[in-house]
Amino acid sequence: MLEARDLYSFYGKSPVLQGVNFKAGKGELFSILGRNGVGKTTLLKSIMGLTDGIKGTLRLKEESIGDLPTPERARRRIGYIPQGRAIIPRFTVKENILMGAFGREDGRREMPEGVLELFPILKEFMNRRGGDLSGGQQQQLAIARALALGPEVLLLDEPTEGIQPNIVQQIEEVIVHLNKKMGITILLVEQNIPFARRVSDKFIVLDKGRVAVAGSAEDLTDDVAHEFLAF
Ligand SMILES: Nc1ncnc2c1ncn2[C@@H]1O[C@H](COP(=O)(O)OP(=O)(O)OP(=O)(O)O)[C@@H](O)[C@H]1O
Repeated sequence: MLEARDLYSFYGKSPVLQGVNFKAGKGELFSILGRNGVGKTTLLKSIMGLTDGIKGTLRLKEESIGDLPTPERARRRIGYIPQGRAIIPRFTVKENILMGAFGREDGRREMPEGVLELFPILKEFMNRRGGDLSGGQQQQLAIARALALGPEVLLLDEPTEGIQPNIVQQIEEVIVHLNKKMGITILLVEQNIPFARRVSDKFIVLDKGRVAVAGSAEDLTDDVAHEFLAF
């Protein structure tokens, strides 16, 4: 579905990713783990074409996407939920969600089907400003905005960061629903290792811009966590 081969990615001249390989299969939940600053966000940005440049191969459904401009990658139904969520504070909840639809290939600018059932709180707050929502509500809003694109693949950067523990569970349930019930392939950057263990099919651990460990959920042992993760 989505793969990288010998991927280098640059800010200016410095190669933050240095020969990364991975392959996330259709419908998989694929986690990208590692300590702060190892290149996890850079990997998601590279998939969207948001770093200064890449070398190597990036392919979506067997087609090379590494040279495509960012909007074209969105049209190919890759949804991106950045770290910090990037909600527009002065836009209403509804406007924030509809913004996601602007990347759609088919030109439909509608409230995505099923989203309001998934996030009843957003339905209630439809006309509030995005900036007035709590962190957990903003995370739900960011997911809803990405769903407006009708994504086949979702890139989620630390969705539980800075969110109250009781809301983390709701976010987890939504992510599992998107993956298992809606069949969306998910690439998840996460520092919460127990969470990553519960939801992932496969994972990679990055260390200094390279893949240090790769495997299935059962390979994400305590030893791996102690050696490479803040755990
Ligand atoms: N826009 C940028 N320009 C230059 N260097 C950057 C930029 N963004 C990130 N870096 C550097 O690239 C490296 C990887 O950063 P990145 O944000 O990808 O790491 P991360 O694993 O996602 O970390 P965190 O968990 O803290 O978000 C770091 O050394 C960082 O300082």
